[in-house]
Amino acid sequence: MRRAAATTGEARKLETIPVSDHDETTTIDATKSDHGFQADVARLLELMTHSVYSERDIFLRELVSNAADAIEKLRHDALSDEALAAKAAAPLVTISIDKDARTLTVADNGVGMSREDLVAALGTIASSGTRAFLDDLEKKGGEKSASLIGRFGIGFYSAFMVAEKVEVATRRAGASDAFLWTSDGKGSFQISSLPLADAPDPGTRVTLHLNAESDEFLAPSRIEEILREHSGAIPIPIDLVEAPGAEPRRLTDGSALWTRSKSEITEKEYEDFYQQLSGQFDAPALTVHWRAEGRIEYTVLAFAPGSRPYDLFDPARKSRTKLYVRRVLISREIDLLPPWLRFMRLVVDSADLPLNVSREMVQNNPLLDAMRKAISTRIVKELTDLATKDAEKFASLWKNFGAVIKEGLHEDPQRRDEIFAIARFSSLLHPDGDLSLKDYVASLKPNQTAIYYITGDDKKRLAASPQLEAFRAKGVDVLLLDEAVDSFWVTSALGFDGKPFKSATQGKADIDSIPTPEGAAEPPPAEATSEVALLTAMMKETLGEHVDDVRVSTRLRESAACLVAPDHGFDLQLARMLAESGKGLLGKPVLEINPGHEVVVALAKKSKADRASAEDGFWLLLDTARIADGEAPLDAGAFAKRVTALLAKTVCKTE
Ligand SMILES: Nc1ncnc2c1ncn2[C@@H]1O[C@H](COP(=O)(O)OP(=O)(O)OP(=O)(O)O)[C@@H](O)[C@H]1O
Repeated sequence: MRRAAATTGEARKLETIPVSDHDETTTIDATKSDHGFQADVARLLELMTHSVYSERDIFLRELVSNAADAIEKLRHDALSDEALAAKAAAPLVTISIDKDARTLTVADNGVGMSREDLVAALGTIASSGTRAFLDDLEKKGGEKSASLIGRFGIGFYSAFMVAEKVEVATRRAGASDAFLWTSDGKGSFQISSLPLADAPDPGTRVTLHLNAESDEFLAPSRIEEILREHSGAIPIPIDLVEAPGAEPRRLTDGSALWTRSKSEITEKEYEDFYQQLSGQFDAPALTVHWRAEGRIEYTVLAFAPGSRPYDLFDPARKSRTKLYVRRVLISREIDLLPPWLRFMRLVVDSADLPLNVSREMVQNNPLLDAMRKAISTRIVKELTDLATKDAEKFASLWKNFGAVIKEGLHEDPQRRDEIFAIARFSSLLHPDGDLSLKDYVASLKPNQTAIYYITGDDKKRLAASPQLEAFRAKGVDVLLLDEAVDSFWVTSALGFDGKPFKSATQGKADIDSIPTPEGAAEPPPAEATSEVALLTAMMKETLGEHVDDVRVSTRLRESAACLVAPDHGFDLQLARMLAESGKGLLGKPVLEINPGHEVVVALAKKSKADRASAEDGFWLLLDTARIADGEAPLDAGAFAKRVTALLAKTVCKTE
């Protein structure tokens, strides 16, 4: 792709050349070019300009954060380019107000942008955050836009919430040309060359021509208030120029928060920093700040967010740590933590990594590997401390991130015991989700040798499962595992505190030796009658294609039948999940019938006398057991006919 020649001022030859693959109609006049916004940007701008959002002041946070990013990029580039070192020596963001012109300007002496950068960065949406925001918005409908805007870093385009026109004057570090990007946010933007004398050297100056509703942003006190609230933790100094020609006033000195001593930092400062780092507006659930000394020295400032980040379940499962080497940002998204700690937001600053380390080398550096391990260990320790010292706070953290942390049970066997120590569960007897395994084991019933669980996707349905009737009657607790990850770790974890995990829906229930408390529902007869034994054989013959076996149950009390997994192989829920994702064949379940249930007793009698007429009952028992498990009947039409026939008999009988 050809670049437009550097130009300065008066009219020159018209040249028409494409500048961008995403917009084939885009053309450049060597002085000025007109570009249509990418469709996603147009969607976003439409939203911005029509937003009646009360927290419009986030636009300033976004612009200041872009300015700081640009400065950090220049600092990084200067490491390998001496010519840039002088330009990067005095980083500064300057905010200027011109009341008469009704403009607010955010200027930085960062890396700046070339013409191509401008087209790509300020005409399209590159950031996954912004795209996720739009997708979410589309899913949830426009009326929710206000609250959603608050949740996402919406970037540069948020300027159009307060401005009727935006100008970006910019010069890329090391370049000998400069450009002016202009737009009123209504579908297109223009780029023209800018005389070098009018451009930052290098850097970017974003000028907002404020709209009629945005007078408040012409008041220095308001700007100062917003900056203190949102940008106090930016590691770059920020000046405010209250009026044209006024002396700049320093608002923040840009000293990196993590380099200061813990005792000097207020909770509010930590919170501001966290918000800046995470792009979230909540308060962190956990803040950990430490300095590691010894073979490798580094400082870590780590936060567990107060709510779920939008990309928590992104398939890439990457953690995003900002890595500094002696305060120079080396990587903003280094994957430093295991996937199951990816929800943590971290800044790591090390004096021991080489400054000129490339981002790729960073991924394979042995020092960094040691740091990775030590940092994970410390974070797990802090999570454990929180779980012991502040159960309520930990409960909310677990609610947000427990499903992610539990991935570690399957993937990181070495940390399994540590994760078990903090894991919290819902169970039959603790539906609120605050049960620890330690407490489960402490309240085992006499003769109970296993930790029982049931997996599925709906906690309420799990709690009401017929398979748990005997457990309920005997007061034996069962973990209700309703997250996809649960089906996996229960198969790989050997147990906790010497007690194996055992599915309550697989194999024969082995809780017969656990005593039934007085007044509990009667257990079914220990020995099935010969009629019931014959029934199971007949049922197996009729239903054989769909069941592995039909047998007499000891786990049922009120229900007539239920499905369980055969003794060997996968539990039903995991088998279903594997089959759905094409990774396995769904095996046949075992149908258990309750020999004490009146329907089973009657059916046993009937089938002996007239098997053909009893067969509808066999199918109904199987289908109702499937329904109780959240599955559809085998043949919905046949099921409906059988139920209607049954209903007809009952209704006719009562009339
Ligand atoms: N002051 C600036 N200096 C240099 N480049 C900038 C500046 N402001 C914006 N940009 C460029 O424009 C791009 C888009 O900015 P925008 O704020 O919309 O998104 P982002 O910062 O990449 O992501 P997000 O704000 O969603 O975290 C940036 O990635 C950067 O390349």
